Amino acid sequence: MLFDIDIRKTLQAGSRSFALNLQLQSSSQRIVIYGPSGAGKSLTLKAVAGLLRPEHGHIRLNGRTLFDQRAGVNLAPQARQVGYLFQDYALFPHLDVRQNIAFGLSRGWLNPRTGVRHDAVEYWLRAFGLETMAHQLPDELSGGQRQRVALARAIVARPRALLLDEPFAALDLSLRHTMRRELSDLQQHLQIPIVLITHDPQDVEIFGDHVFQLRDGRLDAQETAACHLPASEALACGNTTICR
Ligand SMILES: Nc1ncnc2c1ncn2[C@@H]1O[C@H](COP(=O)(O)OP(=O)(O)OP(=O)(O)O)[C@@H](O)[C@H]1O
Repeated sequence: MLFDIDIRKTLQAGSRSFALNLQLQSSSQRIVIYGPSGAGKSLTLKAVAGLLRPEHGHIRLNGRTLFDQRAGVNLAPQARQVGYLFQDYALFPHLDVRQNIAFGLSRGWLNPRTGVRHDAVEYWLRAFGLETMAHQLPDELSGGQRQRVALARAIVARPRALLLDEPFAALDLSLRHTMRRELSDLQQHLQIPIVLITHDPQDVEIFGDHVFQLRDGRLDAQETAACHLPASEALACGNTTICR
């Protein structure tokens, strides 16, 4: 099993509380978590990345335990070897492109120095056509360039999986189309498992080999079958549908 997630977590903000209660198992390399705003999609990714500690349950990635409440396992985010592309990219505004990408290789929180050289960083600068702007700051880049920098930072350390939080939401329509294709090609080339969260049905169509519909912190048994193939070509499997 590539992804084996069974977590419970309750969050409180003033008088409001939100309960995440999620069981997600999949052997697919392209998973989409789809659902309305506030459904718990980002919280799910944060739990996998180690940025949110569940109260109960476990998270396993390709047989490796990242979190297990009963066994007392809770790997630190950097030890999880999971790349995370944040919704707003979360680039460091005071670091240039090369330093931002190099940050993905850092073990601690020290900023990579200006002009830092590392083969993997240079490789991704070239691969994403960012060489000529390696010394520029994020606010001197276009939306698509910013997204490439964030993606390069997320994959430079060769993670075991890539988590993408609405990766195309900040892009205009034509750029969205181009970046979707680039990400799809990249995933196929690297054969890296991805979990992508989105509101956009087109993302579901392109990346949703296995689609999970989330609502109010739970998988929605009624609507998880977001597969766009005819029923005859889709395999119903519990409360999910696998597109073939
Ligand atoms: N730190 C927190 N403390 C309390 N409640 C939180 C916290 N973070 C998120 N929540 C609540 O948890 C719920 C789910 O949040 P989450 O960010 O996972 O939603 P989402 O499905 O990713 O939404 P969107 O599509 O709008 O990004 C929301 O109701 C949110 O207000």
